[in-house]
Amino acid sequence: MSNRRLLITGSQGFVGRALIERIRASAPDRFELVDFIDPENGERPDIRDKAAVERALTSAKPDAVVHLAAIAAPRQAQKDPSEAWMVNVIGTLNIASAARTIGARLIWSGSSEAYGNAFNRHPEPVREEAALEPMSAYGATKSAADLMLRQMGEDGLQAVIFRPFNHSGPGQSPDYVVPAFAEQVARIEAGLQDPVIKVGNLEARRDFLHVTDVVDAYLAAADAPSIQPGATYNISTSAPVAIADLLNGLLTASGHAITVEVDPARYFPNKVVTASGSHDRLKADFGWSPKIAIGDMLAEVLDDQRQRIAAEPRG
Ligand SMILES: C[C@H]1O[C@H](OP(=O)(O)OP(=O)(O)OC[C@H]2O[C@@H](n3cnc4c(=O)[nH]c(N)nc43)[C@H](O)[C@@H]2O)[C@@H](O)[C@@H](O)C1=O
Repeated sequence: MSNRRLLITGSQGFVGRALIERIRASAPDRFELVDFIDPENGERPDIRDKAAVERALTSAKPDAVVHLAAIAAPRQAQKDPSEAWMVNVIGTLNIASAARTIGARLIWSGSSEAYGNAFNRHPEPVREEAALEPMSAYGATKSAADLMLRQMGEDGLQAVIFRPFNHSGPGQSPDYVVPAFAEQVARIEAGLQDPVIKVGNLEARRDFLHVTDVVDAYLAAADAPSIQPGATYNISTSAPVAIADLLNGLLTASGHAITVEVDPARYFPNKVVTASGSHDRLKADFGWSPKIAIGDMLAEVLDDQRQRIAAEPRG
């Protein structure tokens, strides 16, 4: 399908910016980006405000909405669960209801965190049929919104539900693990930090993707001639890596002699040791498979942090 009107919520966030960049670089003729703006005041709506969301979507008239706006950091959701439930569930309900009213397709970014304890029951990469058994506040909000959208798919909403696994890339905040490590490596290389890197729990094994592969899945669903309402897809590599391996990859890419130190402030016990997903369904329905190797992702994030640090004003 060509020239679909696409509205993105969370367009200023890490994934939103990567999505816009990807459209400009690879699919400028396939999509026309439309603004998410409340015509009453010219501002971007708070997605918790149902009336403002309705006004924005009704005036923008998108063919598809990619809904990325969320409380995305699990630790933030744990600190303020009420805000996380309001944004991730009620905010998603507001977007989904307005999308249904105007007949727009909804592409939603849920999370692999929704599986929770299901990972501990499945040694193999988890499939979409697995029960959602969230163990974090964040995972619970994503699990609840996932159920909600599948029900709304039975009720006329053209929804595609994604469960992306961990992803990183240039532009991600050092609140997340890959840029958290890469930023320190870049600071050490620049002589701004002693050659000691502070880390948290290195034992967890996670299915890591480059953000470009993730946004390609969203674009495939936005562009498809038709979708099955409520269809659910993992976005994953099926090849989990230990957080320790991500760290080693960055240290090898740097070549500097760096000592590793566990920082109790960064250390959180993991209820899920290995989280990995099957992407067979996404491959079968949209021809998607991950394209970017993890080593390339690490190198890009490290370069991004080096550039940021080189651009910092020095006093
Ligand atoms: C799927 C899920 O993915 C993301 O959530 P996350 O997994 O919490 O984020 P992350 O990639 O920062 O952590 C991965 C692992 O790395 C461990 N870890 C060790 N040392 C440090 C460390 O120094 N910093 C951080 N941040 N983590 C560390 C940490 O304990 C965790 O086990 C979001 O996109 C979320 O929106 C989402 O949906």
